Amino acid sequence: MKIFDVSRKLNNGMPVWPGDTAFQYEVSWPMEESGSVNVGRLELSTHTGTHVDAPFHFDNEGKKIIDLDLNLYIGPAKVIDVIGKESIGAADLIGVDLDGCKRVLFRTLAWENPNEFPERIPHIEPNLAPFLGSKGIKLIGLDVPSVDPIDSKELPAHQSLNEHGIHILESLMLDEIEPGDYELIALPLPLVEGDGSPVRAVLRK
Ligand SMILES: Nc1ccccc1C(=O)C[C@H](N)C(=O)O
Ligand SMILES: [Zn+2]
Ligand SMILES: [Zn+2]
Repeated sequence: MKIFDVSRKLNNGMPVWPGDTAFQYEVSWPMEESGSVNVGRLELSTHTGTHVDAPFHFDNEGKKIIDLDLNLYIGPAKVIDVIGKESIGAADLIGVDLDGCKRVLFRTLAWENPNEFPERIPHIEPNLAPFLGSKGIKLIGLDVPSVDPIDSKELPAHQSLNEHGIHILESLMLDEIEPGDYELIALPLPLVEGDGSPVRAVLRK
């Protein structure tokens, strides 16, 4: 079966949220020292690369990663083109058949240079979460690092998606993906205290 990797690569020097922990991998216990194996050590933010947000990220009372239903992150997903838009709202979904669809992935292509953190990204309009919620959508994914503007402090889109029962998958890599219907698999790590978790996100045709 054809499988598309829609995850951003994790490597030293990769772009991270401004001011957040830099990603670092090192072989901390090399074969010469351990006598048998190379063992690595990771330092990273929970919002590194392609990742999911737990509601606890923006709500002290919200669910943590371990509490999230894994069914959210496995199953049919629709990739929708919203290229060149300033923002994404209900109007962008006119004519899109969302019947029976629980997961939508927006392909903005707004993150132009994958080696640098984007300065401007399209954001989610206030009417999107109520609209998607009324259609039964449970997961929204995007190819940019946030559903709110980068400098937002109130995070209104995070809050309103959460209020409508919609979970968030950020920083996908959808450059090579044709719009249409796929199966998504993007499981978070079993982080008991997690506010977010990197995922290996794939699409299958
Ligand atoms: N890592 C951060 C550090 C400071 C302020 C925001 C973030 C974020 O991660 C926000 C983004 N909307 C996110 O959920 O990934
Ligand atoms: Zn995040
Ligand atoms: Zn977020």
